[in-house]
Amino acid sequence: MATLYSTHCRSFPSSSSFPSSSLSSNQSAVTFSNRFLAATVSLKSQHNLLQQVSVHTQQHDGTVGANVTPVENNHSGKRLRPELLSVLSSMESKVEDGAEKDENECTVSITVVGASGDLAKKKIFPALFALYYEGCLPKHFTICGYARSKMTDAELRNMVSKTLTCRIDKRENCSEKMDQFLKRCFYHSGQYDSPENFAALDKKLNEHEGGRTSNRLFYLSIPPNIFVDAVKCASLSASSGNGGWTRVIVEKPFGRDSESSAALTRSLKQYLTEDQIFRIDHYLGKELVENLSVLRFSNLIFEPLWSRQYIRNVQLIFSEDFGTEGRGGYFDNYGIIRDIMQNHLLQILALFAMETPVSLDAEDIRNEKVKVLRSMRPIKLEDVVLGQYKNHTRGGVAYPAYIDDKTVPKGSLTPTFAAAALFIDNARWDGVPFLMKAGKALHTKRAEIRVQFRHVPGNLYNRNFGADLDHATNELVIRVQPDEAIYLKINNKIPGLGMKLDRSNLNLHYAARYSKEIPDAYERLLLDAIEGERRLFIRSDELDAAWSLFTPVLNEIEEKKITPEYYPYGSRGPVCAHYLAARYNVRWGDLGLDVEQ
Ligand SMILES: NC(=O)C1=CN([C@@H]2O[C@H](COP(=O)(O)OP(=O)(O)OC[C@H]3O[C@@H](n4cnc5c(N)ncnc54)[C@H](OP(=O)(O)O)[C@@H]3O)[C@@H](O)[C@H]2O)C=CC1
Ligand SMILES: O=C1O[C@H](COP(=O)(O)O)[C@@H](O)[C@H](O)[C@H]1O
Repeated sequence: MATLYSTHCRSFPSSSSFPSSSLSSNQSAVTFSNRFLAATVSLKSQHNLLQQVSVHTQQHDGTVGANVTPVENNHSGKRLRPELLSVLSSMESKVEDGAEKDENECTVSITVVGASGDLAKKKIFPALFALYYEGCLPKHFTICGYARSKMTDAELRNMVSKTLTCRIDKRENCSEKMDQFLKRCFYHSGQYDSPENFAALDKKLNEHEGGRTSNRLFYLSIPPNIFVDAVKCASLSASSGNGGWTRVIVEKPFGRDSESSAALTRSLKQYLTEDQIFRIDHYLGKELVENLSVLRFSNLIFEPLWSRQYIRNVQLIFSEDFGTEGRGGYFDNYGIIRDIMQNHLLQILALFAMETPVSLDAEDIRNEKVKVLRSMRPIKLEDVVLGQYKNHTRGGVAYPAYIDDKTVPKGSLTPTFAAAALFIDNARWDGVPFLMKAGKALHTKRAEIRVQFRHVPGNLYNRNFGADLDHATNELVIRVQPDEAIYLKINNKIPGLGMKLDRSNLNLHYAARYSKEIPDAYERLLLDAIEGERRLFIRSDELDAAWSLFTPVLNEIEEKKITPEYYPYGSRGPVCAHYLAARYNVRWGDLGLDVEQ
């Protein structure tokens, strides 16, 4: 039995839920119902084919160690993806029965492994509730918390209820919905390395699933040293046993360098196929990161400018106005480069700089991301600035130093700030500096992409700006958070009889433009994992490429015990970051007076 979910909350089905490879590229932008029809027509024409093909739907995406047939050929000689086969076979059953029987015959069980922890409480349960509230979860679903802590179902519900919120724009029936949601949440206590405990979980899930085809999603919200134990037990003792899929969402960190990341991947692949592993980078689930490709590829005005010909530099900036605060134990083993740059900022860079993918299919997009990552020049130590926050008193309030965190070893050199210059050695980006900057305990909380364009050659209006040409160039700012916005700085005549120019913003301010609240990144990603959409998850070769880029410089930093520049808590970070930018003739865009507040 194939498993297809129409989740009612997306007008665009996921690319892997529908056979995009059977549609032409302009068809891929049609509405849900059109795509459904197109797929159904395609289904009828391929009906005979389906009868000949041996479709192991469950193995393609599910049971561990099953005999997988990765792709099949259709009569036109074109390779048919497994997802296509599963969707077609699902649709076939719908056409024959004339009914949406999947909804009643299938169920999804989501097990949050590490349910007692910070991330589960802060992000995962609230995101699951938001999906439920929006009607995005399938009709039959069960949510199960799993951890070592002893808790009853009622205690889990009580814990979870404290962090659930309703959408600001839709408060009606909130408490009723919460009650309904909480009734679907259960708890099971067990060790992460106990096959018996996972077998007991399996039994409990079976009871809730009531004999339906079970699809199982495990969210590993636990420290990385127990990932493999949990995956082993989940896959061997609690994966779907009756034809549904089994998927595992893995949280970062995915290792701490090329070697440990490859070892983790190898270990996970002892129990799971690559298709079952959903490596999450929650920045990919953020609305404006998701919009990056829309901006580039659906507006004629941007893509032609998207190259070294017109772009002078690109800046990827992350800052937080708080320190490690209790997470120092984890953080000290990783540092800001691994915590933010190697994943979140690099992922944004890859989406920003990749070539146009063949389609919106997950593999096409991830292929392009891998290509651009592999075109990047190894990072040189002299192109990296490191910082660590020190204590600072402001307005009578004393802010601690990083090393004041009790979970941080004394004398730690771990950077809480880093800036780096990266380069992509391909035809599009040759010579364009991509500057990254990430830091904790800075003056503001912000994540943004800044694209600074070149000067207008022979600009007639240069003198109207005075000497500083930096003030005459266009800059596109994509503010990922907070207060999402996209704005373009342009030069404009100040109204009046004279000829004076100033810089103004063409501003798409999300709060003003859209009344709908922006979903949290975890909502999008959880829904994608349920739907089998892999576009926003990291493939293992992407991960390898990302680590290859950073591992040599990380090793060098650690071998040479580079001392970071100490910056006061709440400041703008190390001064050396400006020297780094200046070396490439760049001025950080977030420092000027014209930063939009
Ligand atoms: N918190 C955050 O904001 C973010 C977290 N992450 C990642 O998500 C995952 C979960 O994070 P978070 O919730 O903060 O983690 P926690 O430290 O809160 O751990 C989650 C649960 O795992 C169990 N646990 C903790 N330490 C151990 C241990 N040494 N051995 C066995 N079990 C342990 C505990 O449950 P019990 O004792 O009940 O078994 C705990 O409640 C991690 O991989 C983290 O790196 C990623 C991004 C942000
Ligand atoms: O992955 C991480 O992200 C958070 C920042 O996420 P955001 O969505 O709140 O911007 C960061 O604080 C944490 O150190 C890091 O592990």
